[in-house]
Amino acid sequence: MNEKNLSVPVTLGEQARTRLAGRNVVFVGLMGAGKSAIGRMVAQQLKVSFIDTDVEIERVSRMTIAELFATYGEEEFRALETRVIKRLLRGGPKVISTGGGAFINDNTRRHITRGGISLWLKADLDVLWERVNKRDHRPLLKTENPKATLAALMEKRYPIYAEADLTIESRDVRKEIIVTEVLAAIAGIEQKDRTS
Ligand SMILES: Nc1ncnc2c1ncn2[C@@H]1O[C@H](COP(=O)(O)OP(=O)(O)O)[C@@H](O)[C@H]1O
Ligand SMILES: O=C(O)C1=C[C@@H](OP(=O)(O)O)[C@@H](O)[C@H](O)C1
Ligand SMILES: [Mg+2]
Repeated sequence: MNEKNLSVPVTLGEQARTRLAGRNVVFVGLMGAGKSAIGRMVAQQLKVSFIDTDVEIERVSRMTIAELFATYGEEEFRALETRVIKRLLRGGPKVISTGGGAFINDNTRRHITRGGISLWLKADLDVLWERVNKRDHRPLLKTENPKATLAALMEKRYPIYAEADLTIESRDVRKEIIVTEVLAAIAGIEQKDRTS
């Protein structure tokens, strides 16, 4: 057999992992976009560890996110979030799913920009609302009209999320489809850099 014709099939996950070259992938976007769910699945495909910053914050503080907001307020929560994310970004590659406000904070965003590839999961209001209204653990949505609150957050935050390195539309399709699109976007990173 001619050895030159031997080719080993490489999965999309393996291609993406190679392209990452040790960098972290950091999911950003609004509540309900799927950062936690899709991030975990992407990490499995990349065969790297996964961490959700809200879970890590709850672990180190031994309080829930809702308790932290109620006890110390949003400003203190953001300061803790910055510290936790700064620490998690050290060493890679890993997949880090942030809470929706993390990338909006200037300090945290600077750390993320330096410490990994940021990926915005972008979704429209109805998709987000459909997902978040099933649970009530998000303190920022405990308002009289949570859908209007979500719409106001979209208005304010979307121009900032748009600074992320990659954007994937999170929509009403199977999670596996979004995961495949994320992996394909990561696998294409270097070509994109070369042509831009
Ligand atoms: N593509 C999808 N299709 C259906 N449900 C999804 C999809 N992506 C996320 N979800 C669900 O939406 C909810 C919110 O997702 P989550 O990952 O917690 O969002 P985030 O961390 O961005 O707030 C979860 O129940 C999750 O399983
Ligand atoms: O958008 C925000 O400011 C927040 C989003 C939440 O995370 P998810 O985006 O994972 O829901 C959580 O960090 C906290 O409730 C604040
Ligand atoms: Mg989450």
